[in-house]
Amino acid sequence: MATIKQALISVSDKSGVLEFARGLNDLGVKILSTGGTAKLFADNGIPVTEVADYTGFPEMLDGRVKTLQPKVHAGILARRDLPEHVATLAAHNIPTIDLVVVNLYPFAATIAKPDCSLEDAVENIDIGGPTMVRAAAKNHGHVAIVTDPSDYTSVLAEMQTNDGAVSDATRFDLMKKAFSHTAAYDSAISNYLTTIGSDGTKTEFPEQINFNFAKVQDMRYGENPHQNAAFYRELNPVAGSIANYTQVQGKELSYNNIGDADATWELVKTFDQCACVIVKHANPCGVAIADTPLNAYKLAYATDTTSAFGGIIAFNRELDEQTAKQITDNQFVELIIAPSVTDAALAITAAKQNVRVLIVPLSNAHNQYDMKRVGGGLLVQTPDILNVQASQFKVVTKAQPSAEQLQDLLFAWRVAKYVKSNAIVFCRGGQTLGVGAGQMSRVDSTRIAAIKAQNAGLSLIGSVIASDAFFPFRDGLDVLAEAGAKAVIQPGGSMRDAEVIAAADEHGIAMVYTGYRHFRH
Ligand SMILES: NC(=O)c1ncn([C@@H]2O[C@H](COP(=O)(O)O)[C@@H](O)[C@H]2O)c1NC=O
Repeated sequence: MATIKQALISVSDKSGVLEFARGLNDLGVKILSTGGTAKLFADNGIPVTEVADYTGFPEMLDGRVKTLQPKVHAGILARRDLPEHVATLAAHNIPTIDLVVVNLYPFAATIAKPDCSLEDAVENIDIGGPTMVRAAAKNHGHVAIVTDPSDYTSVLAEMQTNDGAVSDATRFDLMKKAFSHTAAYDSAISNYLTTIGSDGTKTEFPEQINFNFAKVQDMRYGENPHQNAAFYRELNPVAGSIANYTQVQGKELSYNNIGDADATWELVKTFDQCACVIVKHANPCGVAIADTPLNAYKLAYATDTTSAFGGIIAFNRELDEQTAKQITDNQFVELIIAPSVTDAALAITAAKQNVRVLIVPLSNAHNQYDMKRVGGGLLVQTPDILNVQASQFKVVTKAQPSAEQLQDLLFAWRVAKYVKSNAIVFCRGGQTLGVGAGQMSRVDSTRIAAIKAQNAGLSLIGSVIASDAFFPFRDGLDVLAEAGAKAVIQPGGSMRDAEVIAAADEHGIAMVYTGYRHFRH
């Protein structure tokens, strides 16, 4: 590509643009700019021509028309390899514009303000900017388009070592980024405007929902080896989400690793106390809270030593050397996640090449939507962020739960929310004892949870139990009573609640209702 002779710079986010413009000027590039950007350059001694002077038309209509001029767009869009295009420019005395630097009115930031009016939002829909971005991107064979301030340094460096030119490969990459930028911008506009009815009322879910995710990596395969897969991340992933991971050790993450890591992380981060969660196939197979990560791990592991093999383990505290050693001596582990990892712990895990270690910053923020793909459609809901407090519990039995049982019921309830339905979780002393997950019948789930505790050599005598939804019949109560549970937490609301309460009273069990269920499919 030829040396860049003229650039048009028109940016709302002005970070880094002075240094970039200074560098361009040093390379002999003529700079055209819109009002605010031109003023910034002039105030800082960078030679600049205002677009209004260049076109002979003033910026008008409150900035709605600034760069929307043939002299600008012909200069961007003309193909330099077509003699007719070159002749047309010459006939109209239009110089080429070889570099376009644009970022758009801050629409997303504007609508994020709680008091944003429709008028404010509409005024922050950029028209001239995307038009230039798309024109320059279309003509990427001849024009470089820069939409991201983080690209200024590399583009300038390339020009400095390349006779003031930007390579074909870089222009191609910049073009893809530019079209993605305008696509995300238009998505935000469409998402916002389609939540507003013609009478001004707002709906929670837009009439058309547009998502923009950027590829993080291709994967070796998907859920199964015959499926191809890739991992995508939101353009601005919410704080505390698994997508913010930094991998500090181990081989490439797999599709199932990321899915299971999400399930593990979403549960462990809900605890205030030091916690450890072990997940296998998207279900927790061991969860515990304790004074240290080491003790939490030992308790969580003890729940189901068989299923923990090849599992994902997460902590909401720093991973220390002792804990790392205990895990790697003890079991085969696919992945360990923690908000931070000591160097000594990393040295331990490094000895096991296959162990992946991720650091994810903790935060209680949550996704705006939960989604599930179905054939030809998408189910969208708000995430299940409800955390029922003990003060909301309603005791429905003659027996009252003790203070200790209440603590365990809260713990069990929290875990059950992250177990696939029908979920049954036996707990005691901040440790899961048996988990029944993903069964089609609640009584079978209860039986399985009890069998698992028995297999692990964990007594259920005096345990508590959580059920993610109501017991439809008394059979589940009979099974858990026989296993030794002394307190139950469940939403209540069955047609046969009276029968279930009577069963609990018969067995001398305390039962609390939360009033909310936590199906997870
Ligand atoms: N109307 C136009 O012709 C037009 N041309 C460029 N802009 C935008 O104006 C902004 C820069 O304005 P200023 O240089 O005045 O701060 C950029 O975000 C750019 O995308 C325009 N504004 C909105 O459409």
